[in-house]
Amino acid sequence: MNARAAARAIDALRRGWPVEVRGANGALVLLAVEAADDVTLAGFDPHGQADILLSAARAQTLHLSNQRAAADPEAPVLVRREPWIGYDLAMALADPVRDLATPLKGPFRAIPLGAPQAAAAALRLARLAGVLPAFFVGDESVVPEASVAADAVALYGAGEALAIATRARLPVKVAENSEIVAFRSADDPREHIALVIGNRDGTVPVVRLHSECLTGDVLGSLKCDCGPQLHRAMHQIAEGRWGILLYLRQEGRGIGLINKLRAYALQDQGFDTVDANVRLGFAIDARDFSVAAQMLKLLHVPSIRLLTNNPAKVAGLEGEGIAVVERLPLAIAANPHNAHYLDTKRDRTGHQL
Ligand SMILES: Nc1nc2c(ncn2[C@@H]2O[C@H](COP(=O)(O)OP(=O)(O)OP(=O)(O)O)[C@@H](O)[C@H]2O)c(=O)[nH]1
Ligand SMILES: [Zn+2]
Repeated sequence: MNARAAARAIDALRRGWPVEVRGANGALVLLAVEAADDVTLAGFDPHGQADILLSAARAQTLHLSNQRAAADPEAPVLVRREPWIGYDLAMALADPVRDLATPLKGPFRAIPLGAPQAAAAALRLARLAGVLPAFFVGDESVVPEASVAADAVALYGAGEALAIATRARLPVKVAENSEIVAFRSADDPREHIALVIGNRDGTVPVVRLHSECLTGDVLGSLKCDCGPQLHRAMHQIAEGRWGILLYLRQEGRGIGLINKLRAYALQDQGFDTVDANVRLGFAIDARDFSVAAQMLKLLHVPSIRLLTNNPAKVAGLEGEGIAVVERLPLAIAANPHNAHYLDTKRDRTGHQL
């Protein structure tokens, strides 16, 4: 039930329909800035008074957030709707890719927020929907298309109701004796998969936890190391006795494909991968690895040897009861396009080699 409400809210939000988010200290009716236009905004907010909800990270770039808010990049900040803020300017507030082309002139003012829990859940909902974390906040007369409790948003996508949907033999280049296992959850449309490589025996398997990267995995992008890491990991698993590739549909470290491509546009402007996420208003890494732990449990794999340079993956799995008996590094030689990205991962997000 909860999951259904969250799914409806995500769908409504992407379509530019008003969504109500209910929290312990009040509810908010919201319209995603990105999915709106002049016409839908006029219907939602006929008097031009809807304030704008942003995340602290974005507000900080706009010099709007205070110290406390800045500690949590996804904390909510409410910006007062001035009479001169029309749809286009609101969109410019939401989308940092436009910052250099059209530097924003204020003054914008942050104002107290009535329903902080609902507002924080709304920002999370935006990330799940893959839209920019920015909303118009409507008044009570607006009838929402969907309504969701903040608690339901918090649980969404954590793998609570995950189950194995089907499995089949899948011979692949690196190992003819592989099996693909597909997972499905009532609370999340993303279909994660596991590729079990080799013949399962009593030994601790080598596991790679890979987050989807359409540009790297499929298109051969040179901007990141995802494609080579994926292939190297599959080879390494195939060389051992047996192992598992968990392919998680967490594109762009959990911010979705379109927001990742916005981060790339910001990188074209000179920001690194960390600052790009923050300018968009997201956490540096929005992934939740509990779904991977769920998958391993469904495969009856309690302990693993994990191929990763990312200590957060080890901690995420161990926190969910999977024993990581060994971390195996997965280093890829840099190219001129991803050298800076790899340095940033080492220097700013704690990746080890
Ligand atoms: N937001 C964002 N995501 C990116 C960027 N570059 C790559 N990604 C995403 O980062 C994820 C790659 O993560 P992984 O390779 O699984 O993990 P990792 O955190 O680098 O850790 P390793 O296990 O050491 O590789 C994929 O979801 C990519 O789409 C970027 O510049 N911005
Ligand atoms: Zn990538």
